[in-house]
Amino acid sequence: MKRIVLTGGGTAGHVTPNLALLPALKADGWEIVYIGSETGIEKKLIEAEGIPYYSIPTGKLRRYLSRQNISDMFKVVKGVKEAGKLLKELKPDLVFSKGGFVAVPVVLGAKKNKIPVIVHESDITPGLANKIAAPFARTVCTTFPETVKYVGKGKGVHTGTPIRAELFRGSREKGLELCQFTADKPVLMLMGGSLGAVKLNDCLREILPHLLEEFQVVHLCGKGHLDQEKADWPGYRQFEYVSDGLADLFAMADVLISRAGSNSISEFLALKKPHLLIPLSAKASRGDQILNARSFEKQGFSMVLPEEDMTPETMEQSVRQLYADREKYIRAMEQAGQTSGVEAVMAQIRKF
Ligand SMILES: CC(=O)N[C@H]1[C@@H](OP(=O)(O)OP(=O)(O)OC[C@H]2O[C@@H](n3ccc(=O)[nH]c3=O)[C@H](O)[C@@H]2O)O[C@H](CO)[C@@H](O)[C@@H]1O
Repeated sequence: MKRIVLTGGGTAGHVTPNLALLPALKADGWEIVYIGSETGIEKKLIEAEGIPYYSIPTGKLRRYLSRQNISDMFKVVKGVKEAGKLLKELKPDLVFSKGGFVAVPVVLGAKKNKIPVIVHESDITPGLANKIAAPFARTVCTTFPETVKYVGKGKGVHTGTPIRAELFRGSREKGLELCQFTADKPVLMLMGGSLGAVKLNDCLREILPHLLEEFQVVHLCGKGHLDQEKADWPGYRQFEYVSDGLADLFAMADVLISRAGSNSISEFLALKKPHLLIPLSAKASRGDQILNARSFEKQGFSMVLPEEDMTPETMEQSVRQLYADREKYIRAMEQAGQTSGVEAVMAQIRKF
């Protein structure tokens, strides 16, 4: 039996594509092992799938000066050592890395043990972790076609994003039941990325009384960001993070507001869900979400509101406009015909 090590973590977007591959990998007869961090979101999500999970120490690699850089550097070195040792014992035939800081020591450990590596890059331009990992990879799968040119000659393959199959099997009725909503009023869903988005949460909650006149609102607000005061508001339902049941919430949602994390927007496109993107600003990130959003906007899939222009008023106006124009966005997404990248990624995996 062939053995594959999956890695990736830190945010859910570095884990959900790995989750999406599990059924196909099992069907092909791979024995699956996961290497992730000691405390990251990947631990809970992967252990829930019954996949053997090994943790290694991880440190964040920063582009800016921080006192933590020194202690994190030690953790990275320790992580590389432990990942190398683990891989020597596990002897996998392949390592598949979805990125994030935990993946760097695993990829370096694979290189040391001469184990082939496939990397998946979700954003238009590779993040720091994948920039370090890509030179050691045989293949770099990409969500966006334009990324192929950034990842090393002959390595890039445009595969799209592996999307969890269950997301295509959601039930609107079950979603309504879960939220205790009625069928006669449209549903707006806000999704702030896997860690939530405080600015989006606050802005939405300011205009909630207005929005509730026209919409029912389901809000994925991120861990620690529930607003207890509004817990009993009729037509408003909050969740910190949803695993089972996300498919039903998607099926129920008429329109969405979201950050422009690559995995979320790939899901909206595949599910043809009209959405307003408010990408994380270039001050708080390397600007990857701005590029993701711009690409989707150019193709007619998304309405975009830059964070600098976001006020309660512009958010409300944009949502109402999005709802009025929803058919236009659905048509553009239908024409694109984008589905899940699971099969395209599996085609690369099957080469090993
Ligand atoms: C703040 C940050 O650094 N964000 C980055 C992070 O996004 P981040 O991981 O935050 O967001 P993504 O949109 O890429 O992925 C979120 C994933 O979590 C799932 N989900 C979310 C909420 C929930 O309740 N349940 C659930 O299952 C979504 O369906 C999706 O599959 O990695 C992405 C991919 O490299 C980048 O594009 C983002 O810029």
